Amino acid sequence: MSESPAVQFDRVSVRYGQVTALRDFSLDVAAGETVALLGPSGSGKSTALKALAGFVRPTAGRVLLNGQDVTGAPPHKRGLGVVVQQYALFPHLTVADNIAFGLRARRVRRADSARRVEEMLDLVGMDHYGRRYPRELSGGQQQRVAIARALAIRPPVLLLDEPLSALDAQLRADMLDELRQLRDELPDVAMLYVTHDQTEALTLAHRIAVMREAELLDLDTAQGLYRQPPSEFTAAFLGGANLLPAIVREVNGTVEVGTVTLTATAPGPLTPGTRVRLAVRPHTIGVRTDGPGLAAILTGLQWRGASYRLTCMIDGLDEPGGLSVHADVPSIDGLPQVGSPVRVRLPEHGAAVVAKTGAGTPTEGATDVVPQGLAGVA
Ligand SMILES: Nc1ncnc2c1ncn2[C@@H]1O[C@H](COP(=O)(O)OP(=O)(O)OP(=O)(O)O)[C@@H](O)[C@H]1O
Repeated sequence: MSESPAVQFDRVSVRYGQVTALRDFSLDVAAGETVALLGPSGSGKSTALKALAGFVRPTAGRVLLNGQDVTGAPPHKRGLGVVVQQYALFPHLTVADNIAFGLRARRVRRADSARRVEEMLDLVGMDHYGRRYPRELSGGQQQRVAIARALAIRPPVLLLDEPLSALDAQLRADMLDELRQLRDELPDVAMLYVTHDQTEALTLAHRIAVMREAELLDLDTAQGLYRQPPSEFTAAFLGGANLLPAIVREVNGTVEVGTVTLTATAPGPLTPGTRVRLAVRPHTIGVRTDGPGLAAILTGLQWRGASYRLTCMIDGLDEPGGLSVHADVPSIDGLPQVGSPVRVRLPEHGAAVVAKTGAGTPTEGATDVVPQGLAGVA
């Protein structure tokens, strides 16, 4: 067995004319690992995937598959499975012929090809659909066939670019479950999954690469990024955390937010007296009419089915015009109307201190995390 990663981006940059779509992007994906590229629209996710697939040529850097430099190789020589947003099935071919397409191109014998098609139909739960045409299938079924087609050639790497985004919400949730099962059934396949949907990334990925403005910002396990976001951007993008200004009281994570003292997790020891930002998830915040907590005004209330999203404006946190925070609560029984005073209760544990920029990067400024030992260093 080779020790090279299945996929390696080595300082890859891609420019389209004046636009830098990807800058100095490095990432390894191991065989059997699923990495999600997560980021807002235009952050360079698809460009990274296209550079790997061979659809665009990097202006700098290299892409390697299993240790082999394939930067200049044409797409069909890379042997990757690719699934894109719009199923892109051949309309004039049956489901079975669509799945067999890559096998034919590789001159696989007819009997072997037929067996492989059956296996693939079985894998994606479409056993009896081989003779149908794409137009006779639902969107979800078409996407299953697209996945079966991509996997038929037994690619060591499967690239998925927003594969669920054309599906409605219920189907998306079902397909997400199926993709996760598929992932577990393909323990040797490396998967790179492009999405701007945090639920998809958290559900599917072993690790998440957060992209922002053509660059890789943060990279960690899904749980690691969620529990201890390395940057404000990731805290807000992954799970919609509130970012609150706080002052460190003790090295172990005791911090003050206005009049409230709580214990937060931190990327390292903290320096007492330092100003930091705290990531606080909306579902960990409570809102009451009285009792302890930060004084605020209830400025918004939205029913979201299983919960209510409350927006509260907290005054006196050194934020000009007040600081707006979101809380997700199961019930609003006993709450006053919008416009009334409330108390915002922060969790005693479960908030996380975040750095303003990339992982652990101390920077100048009032809201930055300064790891102990670096405080006072010019
Ligand atoms: N063919 C192209 N020509 C010129 N600019 C392009 C081209 N393709 C992408 N870009 C630009 O490159 C940047 C990155 O695009 P990319 O498609 O990689 O982003 P993305 O993160 O995948 O976004 P989305 O989630 O909207 O698909 C964007 O600014 C985009 O406008």
